[in-house]
Formats: sequence, C-alpha cells, structure tokens
Amino acid sequence: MTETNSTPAAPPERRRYSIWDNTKFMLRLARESVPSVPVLAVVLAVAAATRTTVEMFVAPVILRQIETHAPLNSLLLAIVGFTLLLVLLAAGHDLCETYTSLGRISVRIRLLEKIGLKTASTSYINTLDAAFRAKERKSTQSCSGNNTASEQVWTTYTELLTNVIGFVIYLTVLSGLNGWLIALVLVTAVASYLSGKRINEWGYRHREEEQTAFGRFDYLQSAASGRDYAKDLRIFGLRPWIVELRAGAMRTLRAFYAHRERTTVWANVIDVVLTFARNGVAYAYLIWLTLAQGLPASRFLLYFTAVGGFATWITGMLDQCSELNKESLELAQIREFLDWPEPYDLDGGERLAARPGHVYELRLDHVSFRYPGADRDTLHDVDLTIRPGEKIAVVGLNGAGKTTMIKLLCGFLDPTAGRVLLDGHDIREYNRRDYYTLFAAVFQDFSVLDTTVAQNVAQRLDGIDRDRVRACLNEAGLTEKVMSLPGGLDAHIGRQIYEDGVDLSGGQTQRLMLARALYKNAPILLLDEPTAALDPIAENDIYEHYNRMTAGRTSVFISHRLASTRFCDRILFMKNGRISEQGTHESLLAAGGDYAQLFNVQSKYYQDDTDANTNAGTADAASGATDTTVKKADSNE
Ligand SMILES: Nc1ncnc2c1ncn2[C@@H]1O[C@H](COP(=O)(O)OP(=O)(O)OP(=O)(O)O)[C@@H](O)[C@H]1O
Repeated sequence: MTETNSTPAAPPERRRYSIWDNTKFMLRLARESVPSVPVLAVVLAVAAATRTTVEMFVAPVILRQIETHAPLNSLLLAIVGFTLLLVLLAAGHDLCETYTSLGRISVRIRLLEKIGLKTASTSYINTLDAAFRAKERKSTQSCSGNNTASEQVWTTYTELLTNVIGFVIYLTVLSGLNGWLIALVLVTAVASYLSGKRINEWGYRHREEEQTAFGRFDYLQSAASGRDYAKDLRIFGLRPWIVELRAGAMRTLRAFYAHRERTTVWANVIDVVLTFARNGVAYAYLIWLTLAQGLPASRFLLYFTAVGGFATWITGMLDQCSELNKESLELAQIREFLDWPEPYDLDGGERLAARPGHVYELRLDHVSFRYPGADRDTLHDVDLTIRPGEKIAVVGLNGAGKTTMIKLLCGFLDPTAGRVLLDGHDIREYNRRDYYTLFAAVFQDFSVLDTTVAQNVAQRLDGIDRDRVRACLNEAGLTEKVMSLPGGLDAHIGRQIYEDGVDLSGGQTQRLMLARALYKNAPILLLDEPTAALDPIAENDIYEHYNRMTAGRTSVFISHRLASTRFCDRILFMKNGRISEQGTHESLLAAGGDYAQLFNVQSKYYQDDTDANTNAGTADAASGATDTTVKKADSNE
C-alpha cells in the first residue's frame, strides 16, 4: 500500500523581479505587439529634453546679443530661429505622443490577454487557491485602465530618460561653476531618493496585506450588488448585514492606507527640507558671483536658469525612479501571477493519440488526496479499478469525497499519494490537454455562456453538427423547450448580453449541460448528480436512456438517490474519504451495511407516503427508481 503523503502543496516560491527585469519584460511585450512603443519613448524623451534646453538658452542668448550690441537682423534671426525650433519640437513631440498612445494601449491589452490566458489555462488546483485568485484580481486591476502601471510605465521611462538627458546637458552647462555646488545638489538629491526608496520598500513588504484587505472589500462590494445574491439579499434581508461587513472591510482598508500615508509623509518632509537647502545655497552663490565677481547678466541668467533646471532634472529623475519603482512592483505582481508555478505543464507530456472506439480502463491506485491548506486528507488510500465500459455509480453522504474522486479521475487534481492510471499508465506522464479530451462531464455547477443553444451544446462557433445537437438535446429531454423558443437552436441563452435571451430553469440548464456532455462524445462520461435539478419524470427518462447514452463508454455517475443507481454495473459507497462498500444494488442490500441502511431510510419515506396515499404513484417512480416506466415528458419548467 502506498504511504499517505500528508504534506500539503508547498506555497509557490517567491521570485524577485527587479526594475531591470521588468523593463526587459515590457520591452519583450512591446516587441510582440507594437515595437514602435519603446522607440517613440526615446524620441519623445529626446524631443522634450531638447525643447527645455532650447528654452533655457532663449533669454540668455538674446540678452547676450543686446549686451554686445549685435545688429538688429541677427537679433531678429535669433528670435525667429528659436521660435521656429520650439514650434517644431512641440509639434513633433505632440505628434509622437498621439501616435504612441494607441500603441501603449495595445501593449497593455496584450498583457491583459496574457493574464486571461493564464487564468483560463492554469491547472485546476491553482483556481482553488485564494492567493492565486487574489493575485489574478490584482494583476487584472493593474492592466485595467490608461493610468495603470502597465501603460503608465512608458510615460515614466520617457520622463526618466528626458530627465537623464536634461541632467547631462545642464551638468555640462554648469561644469564651469564651483564643483562643491554641484556636489551639494547631487548629495541632497541622493538623500531624497533614499528616503523615497524606503517608502516604496514599505509598500512592497506590505503588498499582501493590501491585497487581502482590498480583496475582502471587493468581494463584499460585489456581494452587495451582484446578480448572484439578488434573491438572497431580498428574501433574507441581507443588505444591512452585508453592508456592515463591507463597512468593516472598508475600515480595515482605510486603516492600511492611513498607515501608509503616515509613513509617506516623513519622506515628503525630508524631500522639502533638502530641496530648500539645495536651491537656497545655489542661488546665494550665484548672487555672490554677480555682485563680487562681475558675472555678466546673460551668464547670470543662464546659470540661474540652469541651476533651477538642474535641480528640477534631479528631482525629476528621483521622482521617476520612485514612480518606476512603484510601477515595477505592480508589474512584479503581474509577473508573479503569470509565472505562478504549475504542478504540470498543460502542453507538455506524452501526447495521447485519438483512438476512436477504444474503451479505457481507469484506476485509482491507493490514492490519497489533501486539498492545499487543509489539515487532513479528503481521500484515504482509495484503490479502485474501473473496467473498460463499466458503469459505476458512486453514492455516500455529503462531504464523503465523491466529487473529489471524480476530479482526480479526470485529472483536475493530482493525488497527494498514489497514482491515477489510464490503461495502466500514470496519467501524469500524459499531455493533460489530451487527457481532458477523453472526458465529458456534467458537474454540479453549471457553466452556460450567454450565446446560442447550439453553441452551448457544441462549445464552438463554427463547424457545429446541428443534427447531432438536435439528437443530444433530444436525449437530454430538451427538444420541446428549445423548439418553443423563437430561433430554436439559434435562440440566445441568458440575459447578460442579449436582451432577447432566455433564462433557463435549473432543470433545463442541467439538461443543456447533459446535452453538451453527450455532444462531446468522449469515451469516459462523468456525471456528478446530473439529475439533481430534474423533475421525477425527466429524471426517470434519463435513467431509462442511460444504457444507450453510455453505450461503448466508461461512465461514473454520482447520485444521492440510491434507487437510481440500480442500472449501473457496480455501486461504490463512499464514507469519510474511503470506498467502504461496493457491489450491485442487491448484493449491497443483502450485506446490510451502510448502503442498505441509507436505502431503507430513503425508501421508508416513500413507503410511508405510499401507504398514506394509496392512490399516489408508485414509490419507485417518486424515488427516481428505474424499473418504473413513466411516459416521457419534456416539460417546460
Ligand atoms: N477546494 C477545497 N478545499 C478544501 N477542502 C475542500 C475543497 N473542496 C472540497 N473540500 C472538502 O473535501 C471534502 C469532500 O468534498 P466533496 O465535494 O468531494 O464531497 P462530496 O462527497 O462530493 O459531497 P456532496 O455530496 O455534498 O457533493 C469535504 O469535506 C469538503 O469540505
């Protein structure tokens, strides 16, 4: 017997994504979508720095001409030349900016697509992880508008580069001045940067806290307004309760932001003091040079403007570094999500060739399973062979582990211990996408897309075999309902997108899900309480056709109605994560164990009911048993 490995899945290893890493990531992303974006970022930076530099020279050059009594022509030429140059630079800058803004949006959308792809194709187990879902939410938020990091970062790169170019130019201009002055400006600037960096690091350290607080608020916000809760909100008068919970979440979120602001304010105070000291000393020195050393007015004006500009470039560089740091943290969140570890590579592994007509054997080889974060196993050493073409029924009390077993069989979950075997081979060796093609399923939760009936059954846009769709709808007992809809197979389901859409009842939706499973025509059929929402007549109808539906396939059928499992080859009774009994209906009754006891409890009700109402229908029909023939009725629920 395989030892139970009770260690839960390890939390994903945390990687650090530096600003440089994230810059390379954004460049790669731009290369994949709009390669002109980084190029135009550089062009814009050069244009902006040049424009400011030209502006700095305008007044000193004109003043110098006046000082040296230059001819009027030369003066006018300088004025017209500067004006034209500034107009051209401004026009070129605005043109590039307009052109690149669409490109930046496209790059952001590309990132959003990657997030969507990861969400859709991640291993099923990741979708159960609250940390994964929180990261997905945060990543989507970081790409959901023009002002989010994934788009704004290009502006930051541009402005940072503008500041660096300006810094170099102004440093060259000021190189004739006292070196101590330049050193003072640099030192104060670095000090400002370091205090800002500390703040950003605080944000990075506490980002999980922010995510948790925000996630809780967001969840309650959607619960208070969402369509899913619309009925409960009204019938149970839940609004005050949810609103109070939401207010509590809001208070936690506010407390977090207040803490962050308190930490930030000190960095701002330090920055203001340093800026004041830096500019004050510089201006005092220039005034002294003018008064004591006879610095010409045009030079004074040039240096005066250059010192102010130099400090602005440095402050700009620091601001942009801080901004880039913040945006890089957001990008790091997105990358942490995109690089979230996968227990298996959906596209890796041995390919499973299609084998039409082949009937598969499935085996759970001493399988145990524990959900991530749980403190005990849900399944304990389950050993089960489902023979090719066998029809298995699984019954048991709530929480016994029936659905979990199905999820292990179809490869959504991997065992914590033991193996799942397909025709004797560990399914972990196979390509998981190929493996999924072997299964059709009806799960307890439905996934109907707001689109046409035919597309919901065929799960595709083109190449729908409409005759097969009709046959499957018929098999699932939905023909009459669909044909009553204007548009028939092309009628829209759901009202989220289409005003003319139809909201199906729970039972009708379940039948639609069954038709979808039948349309896939996969060799293994998994049905997790597929008739729970059906009326007794529709349910009976499904049981009567069950053999035909599953002919030539291996099938597993979970049900809470024990009588309904008689038509299966073998019944498994699950208790506390183990298969505690198995056999045919008759042999299990004869054994007098848990199954027999549960069956008696269930049938007793109907028996009493029958005794009390002698004119009522048979007990078996009411309990959904198969040996009672009930006229097929495709009722409109
Ligand atoms: N994502 C999860 N994380 C942690 N525990 C889980 C998760 N899903 C299910 N469980 C636990 O696993 C146990 C078995 O659940 P499972 O859904 O397999 O039971 P079931 O027999 O299908 O129940 P039911 O008849 O109510 O559908 C339950 O105790 C449940 O709380």
